[in-house]
Amino acid sequence: METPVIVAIDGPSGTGKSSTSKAVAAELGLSYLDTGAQYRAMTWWMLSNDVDVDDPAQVALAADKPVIVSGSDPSAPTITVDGADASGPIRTAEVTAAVSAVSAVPEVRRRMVELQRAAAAQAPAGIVVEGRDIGTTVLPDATVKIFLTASPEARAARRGGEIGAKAAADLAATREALIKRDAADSGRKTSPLAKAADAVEVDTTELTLDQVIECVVTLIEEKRAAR
Ligand SMILES: Nc1ncnc2c1ncn2[C@@H]1O[C@H](COP(=O)(O)OP(=O)(O)O)[C@@H](O)[C@H]1O
Ligand SMILES: Nc1ccn([C@@H]2O[C@H](COP(=O)(O)OP(=O)(O)O)[C@@H](O)[C@H]2O)c(=O)n1
Repeated sequence: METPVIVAIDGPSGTGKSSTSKAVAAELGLSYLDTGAQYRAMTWWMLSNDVDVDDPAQVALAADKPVIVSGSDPSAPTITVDGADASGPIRTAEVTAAVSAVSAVPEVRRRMVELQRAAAAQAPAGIVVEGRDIGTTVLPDATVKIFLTASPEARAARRGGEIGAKAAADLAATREALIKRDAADSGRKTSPLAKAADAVEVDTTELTLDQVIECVVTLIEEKRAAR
């Protein structure tokens, strides 16, 4: 059997990581892992259990408690916390506003990285893992590393489209929230959002989703053919 292919897809919010990763994994028959969903699940648990998310010591003490399980099928990704479906609640504005603070806590990251490496090791044909520190920290030996970017305007328009923010003021607020979260994710001490030295950067601002998917599939096939 062929050696499993490990694909790391990192980048800021709204660059197309989730849509691209799911489509690429489905097309190539690989497993899929959304690590952002895991940090969101941890954050949702903290908020639901009255942990003060702005107190890193409290967050660190609770980091081992929730049981987070991610399904790896790209056509039907799932996530549960303590056995309950968390796919809806992890997408609320409350969780989005708190997730950067929770994910900056080293104990939280240690726990998540363990889960993520175990998922990659168990994927029979290989896996597409998306996040912020996959190429730099979680899977530094990944077969292919992609770093997606896009202008803040394009990212706000994409995210705004999802939440129905058509008015200029809503779009501006979405853009500000994105920029604030990126700054927190890039500025934290423990494995910040960063492009790995050997990652291929793809600016998606002017590309359709299909073009991005094709570009990533081509990069993976080139690597596979070369080994
Ligand atoms: N290249 C693209 N052009 C236009 N819209 C896109 C593109 N890539 C993704 N989108 C849309 O942008 C939104 C955010 O994409 P998503 O994959 O969730 O980004 P991320 O995971 O990086 O936050 C989704 O609604 C998605 O359909
Ligand atoms: N590998 C990762 C993935 C996400 N995260 C954190 O989790 C948050 C949510 O990630 P996400 O991928 O769901 O965010 P969106 O870009 O989809 O909104 C990010 O803003 C980071 O704070 C992280 O720290 N490391």
